[in-house]
Amino acid sequence: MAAPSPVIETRGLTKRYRGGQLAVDGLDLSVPGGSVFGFLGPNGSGKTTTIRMLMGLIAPTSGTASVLGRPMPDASRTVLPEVGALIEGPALYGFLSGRDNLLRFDRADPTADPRTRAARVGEALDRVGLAPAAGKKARAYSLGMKQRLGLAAALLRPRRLLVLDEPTNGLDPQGMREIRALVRELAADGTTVFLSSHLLDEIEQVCTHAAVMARGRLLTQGPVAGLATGGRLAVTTPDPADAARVLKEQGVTGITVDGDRVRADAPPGTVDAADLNAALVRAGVRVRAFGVERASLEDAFVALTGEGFDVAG
Ligand SMILES: Nc1ncnc2c1ncn2[C@@H]1O[C@H](COP(=O)(O)OP(=O)(O)OP(=O)(O)O)[C@@H](O)[C@H]1O
Repeated sequence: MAAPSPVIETRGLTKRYRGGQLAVDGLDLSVPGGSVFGFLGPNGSGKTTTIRMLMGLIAPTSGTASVLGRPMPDASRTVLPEVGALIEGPALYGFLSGRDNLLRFDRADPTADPRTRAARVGEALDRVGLAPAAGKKARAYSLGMKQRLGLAAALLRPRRLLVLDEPTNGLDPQGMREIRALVRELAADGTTVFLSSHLLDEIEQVCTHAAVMARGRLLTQGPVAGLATGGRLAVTTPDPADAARVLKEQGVTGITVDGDRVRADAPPGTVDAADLNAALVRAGVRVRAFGVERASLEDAFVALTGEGFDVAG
């Protein structure tokens, strides 16, 4: 079977703002269907500009973008109804309750059946856990509740794709957890989720795939597990010299010994770490602990950009 076509695909997508600022530079992005795709980069790296082009809100200077297999911005009218978007905070009326805000959004959709409106709004409120607070005025909502209400608005109709620009920005840890849990649930139902973030741990926690941006350029993209390859092999043993010799014989590189700890480069994917452990034991090395510590996405990012990263936000 042919691989399903990507849900989002860009070719050479470029945006130069009128002032001359090159915000996005030759972006080739490919977002697989069913993924939770993290669009990662520090502030100012071009994430919002890319999202605005994907949603047909601004025109690219050059290059192309397709969403759900159709060209943007030309196909905006057919594509956007299938896309739920939360960009730069939802536009809410503070003097209306959460429920009334959703009723208003639903009424603005000409394809929404008025007879099922109340049920639809009720389901969306349930979905994001806001049913108990549905009667409260939106201005009394916490930031996290406002974000969830925005998500509820995006979920009033079935969507194939959700695009969320920094959905946890400004939230406290509890609010962040709630949004992340919701994203996981939505993805479990088969919705592709594309979310931007400047938080590495967020991408590691919720995303299956990621792209890393810096200064308008794409540094890398792919499955999150693959982006964070590398790492270290660590063996704890009362026989460190023997362990180092055996590992060397097995072709392991970067070996260092410190007391009872032998560390080395993690074996390449073709070598099973269990075989290394078995070789140590066969050679009579007494192994107290054996493990491969995978590098984090943070290590990968630092290696790619040569820059540190604001991990905690
Ligand atoms: N309307 C605009 N006119 C001119 N320059 C802009 C405009 N919008 C953004 N920029 C510039 O383009 C670059 C990329 O900005 P963008 O907002 O896309 O980045 P970002 O990764 O989304 O960052 P943030 O998370 O801070 O929004 C920045 O240097 C920014 O100053």
